Amino acid sequence: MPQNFPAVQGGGSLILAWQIKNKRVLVVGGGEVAAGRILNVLNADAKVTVVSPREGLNDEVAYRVAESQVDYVDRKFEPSDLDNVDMVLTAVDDPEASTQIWKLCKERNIAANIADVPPECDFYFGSVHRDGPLQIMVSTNGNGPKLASIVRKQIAGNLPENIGAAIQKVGMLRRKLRKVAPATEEGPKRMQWMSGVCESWSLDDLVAMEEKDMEELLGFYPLGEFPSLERIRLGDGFQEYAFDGSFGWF
Ligand SMILES: C[C@@]1(CC(=O)O)C2=NC(=C\c3[nH]c(c(CCC(=O)O)c3CC(=O)O)Cc3[nH]c(c(CC(=O)O)c3CCC(=O)O)/C=C3\N/C(=C\2)[C@@H](CCC(=O)O)[C@]3(C)CC(=O)O)/[C@H]1CCC(=O)O
Ligand SMILES: NC(=O)c1ccc[n+]([C@@H]2O[C@H](COP(=O)([O-])OP(=O)(O)OC[C@H]3O[C@@H](n4cnc5c(N)ncnc54)[C@H](O)[C@@H]3O)[C@@H](O)[C@H]2O)c1
Repeated sequence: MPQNFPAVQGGGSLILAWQIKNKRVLVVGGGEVAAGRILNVLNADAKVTVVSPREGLNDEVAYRVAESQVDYVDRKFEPSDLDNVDMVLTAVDDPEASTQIWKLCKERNIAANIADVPPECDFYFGSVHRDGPLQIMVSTNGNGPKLASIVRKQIAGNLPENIGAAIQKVGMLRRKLRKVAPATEEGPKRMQWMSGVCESWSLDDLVAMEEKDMEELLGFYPLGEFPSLERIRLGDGFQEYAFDGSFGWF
């Protein structure tokens, strides 16, 4: 029986937004690759411990240690480093040490990424574009990391300049909406209204939206309406709004 459901395309990854905030991440190694890993997890508000002999630290890692952005252990990896750790990232130039760490992580059920050894990775990194709350990750699933980086730059170059700021404002509006209409059973109405705002407002207007505009706009939520920023700023009843022949708001 032919169905119109999407076809399954195996061989991909499950791309998720891992909430690692305040969780402990162990980074083994302090070279260039480790520096990239450290920045990735710090950007996600993780607590980071770096284990690497000091003479192997590159400038960026040494800077993060000096600034206390990470906790630091000046020696080679030891199994006790895995105690109370939620995620392990290794970037060492020693394949035997890497494999030992991977095996210990599997014994202890800790999610791990061993740089350069795809079969010893519970997850791969991807090439990430960041603009405020917006993150876009490109993965080629191990086929071509350099191409992932090229695709990511191409995507980033085609995004509206103000998209990150617009998303930030939408986040504020959504949080306020949940305060004025917290009931679980209002979920569908809340979602429909938020979708309406996002679809009908321009990105520029979303960015320009100030706190008092948000309060004003939320006043229309009970009616299920989402007038434009221009109309909201004209105030009550929009009496000053120039007649446009529409006799209505939409
Ligand atoms: C995206 C990015 C994220 C990040 O690392 O943060 C990332 N690699 C990046 C760069 C990069 N890595 C390499 C080159 C040299 C050119 C080239 O090979 O293309 C370049 C280019 C450069 O340095 O510019 C060498 C390389 N990489 C892996 C191996 C092992 C192997 O393939 O067997 C080898 C040695 C191959 C060999 O010896 O020949 C493996 C992995 N690298 C991954 C991620 C995962 C798959 C992601 C995917 O497929 O999309 C995976 C599987 C595991 C992992 O590391 O998580 C980051 C770009 C960030 C950015 O710039 O935006
Ligand atoms: N997956 C990727 O995207 C990717 C890209 C390039 C390189 N690599 C690989 O990642 C690894 C690291 O690359 P790099 O350029 O950062 O190397 P690097 O030589 O700059 O750094 C290696 C680091 O590992 C530390 N180290 C070595 N043995 C250790 C141990 N037993 N315990 C703790 N720390 C130890 C050293 O002190 C040093 O800080 C290499 O194997 C490299 O081939 C992966």
